[in-house]
Amino acid sequence: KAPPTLKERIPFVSNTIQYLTDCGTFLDRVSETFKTTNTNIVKFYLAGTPAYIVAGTANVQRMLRTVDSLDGNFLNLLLMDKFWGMSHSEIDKFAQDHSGRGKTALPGTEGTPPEQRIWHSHDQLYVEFLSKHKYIDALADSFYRLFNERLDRQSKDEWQTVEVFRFLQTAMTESAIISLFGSQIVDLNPDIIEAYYAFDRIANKLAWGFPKFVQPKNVAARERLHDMSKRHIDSAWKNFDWDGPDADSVWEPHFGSRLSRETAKWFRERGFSSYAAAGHTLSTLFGLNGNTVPITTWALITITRDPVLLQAVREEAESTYVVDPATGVRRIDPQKLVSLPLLQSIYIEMMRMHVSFNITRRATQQVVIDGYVIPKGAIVQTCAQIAHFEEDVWGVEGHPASEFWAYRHVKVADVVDEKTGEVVGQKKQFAMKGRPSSFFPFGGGHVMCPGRHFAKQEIMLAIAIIVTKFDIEFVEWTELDGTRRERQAEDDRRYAGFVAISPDGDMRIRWKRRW
Ligand code: HEM
Repeated sequence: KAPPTLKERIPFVSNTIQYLTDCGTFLDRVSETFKTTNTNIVKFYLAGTPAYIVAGTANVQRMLRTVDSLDGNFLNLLLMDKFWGMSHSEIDKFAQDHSGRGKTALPGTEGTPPEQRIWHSHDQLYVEFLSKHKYIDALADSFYRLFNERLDRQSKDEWQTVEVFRFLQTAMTESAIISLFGSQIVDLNPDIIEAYYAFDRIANKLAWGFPKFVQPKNVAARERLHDMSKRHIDSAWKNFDWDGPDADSVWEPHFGSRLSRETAKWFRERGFSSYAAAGHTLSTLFGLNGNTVPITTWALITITRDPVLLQAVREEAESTYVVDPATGVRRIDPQKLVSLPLLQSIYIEMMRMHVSFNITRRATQQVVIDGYVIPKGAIVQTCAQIAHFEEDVWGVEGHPASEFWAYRHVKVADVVDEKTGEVVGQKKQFAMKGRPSSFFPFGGGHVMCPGRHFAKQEIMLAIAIIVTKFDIEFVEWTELDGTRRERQAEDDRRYAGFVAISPDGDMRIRWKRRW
């Protein structure tokens, strides 16, 4: 059987151009084709390569579980060239390793020597230093302290106006970068935030877009940030004492977190250049900020527009403050925070509605999905922007999937007395409305965002700190340059298909510190 094809005016050309330049509209057309053809698979050509977009729980599960014949490293290899700036021989070290990321080598590659299992050992950096409590807590602690410091510079006596997105782009980004990469990266590169956002705006085009020679300005934006990352790596290698007391510390100023330090070492020990290591930093900067800042912005915009919701979130967040017995200082308990029902529900809604990521695999052999044969070499994708809005998965009476609803993932449960078995009250609980196979802002299967645990803490901390620390009022909508506009902020669809979608405008608020 041949699946329905996505119509195009100029065969092999029009769909590719729209995918590369306006992925949001492209995905709307894919959704429409699913509806009109009553199928869950659509074929098109992406730069001459057959590509299939699949939807529906069963197809998504099949796609994510078919690890041996649908290769998830394909996107990373693309980014190594377009983002990391690695040489072909360096990329080959990854490309030649077909043994997979898991502990056990994939069937047929069992004899791969450990030192050539490059995907697996690279992945172990994340397993060890971005997933274990000790390191996530250290990152979250550092972010908490640095972000609070920046907010404490705001006035307690007078109302001040700020634009939400613009403010977070500085305060959150700087706090997250210092937490992961140390303070030296910012000291050495005072313009790094500005350089990062110049890159962030064009990253999508560089990854999927036209050849580098037709976008020299975009390449220059990448190189500027790459140079800054390289300056940082070189300086860290020169100044860090590997035999000193900080060798195993969770944070020090040169490399920053243990993840950053061990990653630099990993690259050097395997013979990669400092340029490649700097490219890896650049790519991680994108993972670190490209999603968390827009998602937090959307959350604050959404909460601020609704004073009743703002008050409910504030009360919930205030319940997580504890007094640190060691210092006597009042602070948020992050473990309490990440289990709050309303705030978690809002976090999930923001990720559901504003992350538009196309999970991408390449078929290394023929596979069958939904009864259709997908040939070797084809690209297979499934799209968060489609799955996250499926009405039968997410819709609730009065609250269609297309709309934000703060309480979509909250349920009210009975509180039962353990001794008597009697119902003694009710409490709110977080309960995800949809299934995991319909929700994949972090990617899926064996290729998933390794920063997801920290991301959740960072986003929820940033929201909770702001709503508890400030009285906030909406003033007006603005363009991104700060000029006034009538229209509220909407998704900037240039980011679609690749990452969390930034707002196309900003919200000016006035705020005053409450303490
Ligand atoms: C809302 C927040 C975030 C979202 C929605 C997000 C989403 C994603 C997605 C969709 C991928 C690609 C997965 C794939 O290839 O299929 C990814 C990869 C990655 N993310 Fe995140 N991310 C977030 C936050 C973070 C944070 C805070 C970090 C911190 C370091 C991070 C680090 C990374 C890295 C290093 C990769 C590449 C992993 C690899 O080598 O395969 N992300 N992220």
